[in-house]
Amino acid sequence: MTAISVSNLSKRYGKTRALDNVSIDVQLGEMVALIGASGSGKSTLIRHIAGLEAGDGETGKVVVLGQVSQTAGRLMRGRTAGRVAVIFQQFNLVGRLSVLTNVLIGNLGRVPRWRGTLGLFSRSEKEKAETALARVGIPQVATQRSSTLSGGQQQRAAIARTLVQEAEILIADEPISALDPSSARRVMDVLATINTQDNITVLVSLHQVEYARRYCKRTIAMRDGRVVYDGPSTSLSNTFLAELYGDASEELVLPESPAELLRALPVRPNSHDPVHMLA
Ligand SMILES: Nc1ncnc2c1ncn2[C@@H]1O[C@H](COP(=O)(O)OP(=O)(O)OP(=O)(O)O)[C@@H](O)[C@H]1O
Repeated sequence: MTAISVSNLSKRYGKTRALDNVSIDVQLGEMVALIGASGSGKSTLIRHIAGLEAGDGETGKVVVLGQVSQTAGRLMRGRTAGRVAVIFQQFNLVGRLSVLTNVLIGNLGRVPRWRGTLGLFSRSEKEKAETALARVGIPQVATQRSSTLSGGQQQRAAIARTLVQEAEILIADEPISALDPSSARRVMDVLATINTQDNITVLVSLHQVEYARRYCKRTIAMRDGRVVYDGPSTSLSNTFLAELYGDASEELVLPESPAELLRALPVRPNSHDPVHMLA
């Protein structure tokens, strides 16, 4: 089954064409990078796939896990509730609550609402959340307030919540753009591991193409609301990017020296490496 299917989707904000007849398909089990310079439409596409916004016109359609989530500018909410998780660059966690409670919130679709709202989770639910935190490499922060976590830890806690939620698709909108290279690598390692070990389909938007090349077999590149490349990440040479983006390509290529780059991007763990070894 196709995990995500977007066809002929367009969206304007005033005079800005944020999405211009976008069509993409992501298959179950894939880990796909969405790259593009600032303003190219990545976040807008993600919001549409996540069912947070409806496109314009009569032609656009989004199908997620076989369910139509929008068609012809009309949203059909709730059809894939719980099966798709979205994490953003920021604002994924409730800062005043403990990390464990934030992860347990992933269970809310499953436990009675009154129990969830009162924070009454069972021992086994708590154990599941603790296991998820261990899998993303941050078991030690379970009792901390979420507001005290580093940016990378916050992203990993949000991924742990996705595991508890048992989501089948994870869409991550620039999860590493505010992080230093080593934290960015840890977050990307965790995404790669949940993709290979848990078979969670991952669509991740990234500013920098190195991470796409390193972690995702396939990259979709956007420019001015259009898909300008969809294919193997290995074909995205810097020369090709320069042709595709002109001056804006500088934004997509890491500025570090080759030595720093090598340090930032060590060999990706194979699918048998337990994630908790990555902390
Ligand atoms: N709610 C909105 N109202 C008006 N314009 C918007 C809105 N959302 C997005 N846009 C515009 O649509 C275009 C695409 O924006 P989008 O945020 O999708 O780009 P992006 O590729 O995610 O950029 P970045 O990498 O900077 O996050 C931009 O020109 C942006 O200013």
